[in-house]
Amino acid sequence: MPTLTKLYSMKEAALHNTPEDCWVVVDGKIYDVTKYLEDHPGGADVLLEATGKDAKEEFDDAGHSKSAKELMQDYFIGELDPTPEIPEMEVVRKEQDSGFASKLMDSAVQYWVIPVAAVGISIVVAILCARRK
Ligand code: HEM
Repeated sequence: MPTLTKLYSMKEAALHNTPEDCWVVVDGKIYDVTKYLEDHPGGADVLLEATGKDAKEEFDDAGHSKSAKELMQDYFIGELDPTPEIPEMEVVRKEQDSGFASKLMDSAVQYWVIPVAAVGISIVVAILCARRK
């Protein structure tokens, strides 16, 4: 059965960087270690310094035991959202794009006038020609 894992951006995870509220990211998984800070054998500072990034390398370098990895699961709260965040510049560009698209639509509507007028004129000419005969 699929489980619902909460997804967070790195930006959101990075906000939790104090002794009162500390999240660490290890290999894309997010752990709320606030309650574990004082008990962490590697020290609270190590965990606080590991916030705001994926600390997989530092975690692996510390050579954590199997039991440490099992203990981690108690603090698991979610995963990093794999969807890349759209930078602000692109958001602005997208808005501009939609403005451009709507302008294009407006002018496309105006271009209807030309073929409709052409058809209308053709009909009038055809009627006049038919009457002459
Ligand atoms: C939920 C996350 C974590 C848990 C549950 C955890 C748990 C533990 C445990 C149980 C130990 C004792 C040694 C062992 O049994 O392996 C330990 C040591 C250590 N941990 Fe963590 N740890 C976590 C995250 C981290 C992170 C993110 C870092 C680094 C950025 C880190 C750095 C260290 C260091 C430096 C030691 C000391 C190693 C030594 O003195 O030999 N830990 N940790």
